[in-house]
Amino acid sequence: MWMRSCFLHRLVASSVKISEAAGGVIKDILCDGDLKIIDKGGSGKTADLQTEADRAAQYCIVKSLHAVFGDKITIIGEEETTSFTPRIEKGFCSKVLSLNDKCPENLRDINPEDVVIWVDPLDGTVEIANAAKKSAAVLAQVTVLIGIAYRGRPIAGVIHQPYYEGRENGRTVWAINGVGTYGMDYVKEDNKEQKIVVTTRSHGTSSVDAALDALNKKGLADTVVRVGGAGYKVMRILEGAAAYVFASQGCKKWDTAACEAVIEGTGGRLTDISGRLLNYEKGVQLNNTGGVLVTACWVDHQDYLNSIPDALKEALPEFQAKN
Ligand SMILES: Nc1ncnc2c1ncn2[C@@H]1O[C@H](COP(=O)(O)O)[C@@H](OP(=O)(O)O)[C@H]1O
Ligand SMILES: [Mg+2]
Repeated sequence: MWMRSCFLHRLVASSVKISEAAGGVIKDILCDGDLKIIDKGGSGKTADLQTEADRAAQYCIVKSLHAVFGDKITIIGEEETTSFTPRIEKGFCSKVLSLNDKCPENLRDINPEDVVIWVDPLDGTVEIANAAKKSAAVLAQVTVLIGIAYRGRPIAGVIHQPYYEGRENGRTVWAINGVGTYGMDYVKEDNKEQKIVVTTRSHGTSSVDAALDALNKKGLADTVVRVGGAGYKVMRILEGAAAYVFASQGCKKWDTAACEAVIEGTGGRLTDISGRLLNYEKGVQLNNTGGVLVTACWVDHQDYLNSIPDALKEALPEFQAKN
């Protein structure tokens, strides 16, 4: 079936399987216990940690994509690789291939040279690196993110959550523009009781809090839940939260590419906190310097944009001057 499918459906079908293989690599290393943590040097006072699981999962993803699609494909990933023996995954998800006929006309014949694959092999690193006890609640925040951009915009994405309710293979949500978001039943309507907003647990700043306060006063953030990882926060939106608000810098393109495709596939939106679309071309600035705002399909994105104070928006420009 894979031979009859277009490049995009093959790429997503393969990325689903590869994300699950990377999730297996992460689990193997976490079981082993030695995370070999290093600090890559984060912005401000916060650390930017990397573990052996991040490196091994990155290696698995890059080597597997090269094995299936050749090494000319452009992959931009968060981590360096490792000496860890890579697990190569060459399978395809049959559900993705079975929906090949739904692929929109304009995405059927895309040139692989115009595609950039954004990889975050282990989103939520700080949460597992710092947790004294790796409880189910901590492990659930780990996701593997593979985002597919075409001519600078996300057209497909995969979020794999290796630890989910004790399921051996966790769960995997994937999306293709115009085809939809698959892998879980997402919440499509306001629960009418309260608006939950998810935000960072470990990269908080005064501007993050100021944005949340402003939203709270407008009735757009009744409850704030602080959890790790961009991928996990988007999963929480699919499960009923209204929005993910991060009015600060530090989140990168590999954190948002898959998230954007998945949320757009549900009818939700992802922009920076000023409403600007993010650019995912090769060679772009990696940092989402304008912050991140993600809203559920049942939420008015513009209401959230309007309620974030202008001073915060001005402090988070689209581009960062290079030193
Ligand atoms: N100040 C900062 N420095 C480094 N990374 C940051 C950051 N703020 C956000 N991020 C990155 O954005 C992602 C989501 O952040 P958070 O969980 O705090 O909401 C995390 O990805 P990783 O977990 O893959 O590193 C995190 O590292
Ligand atoms: Mg990340």
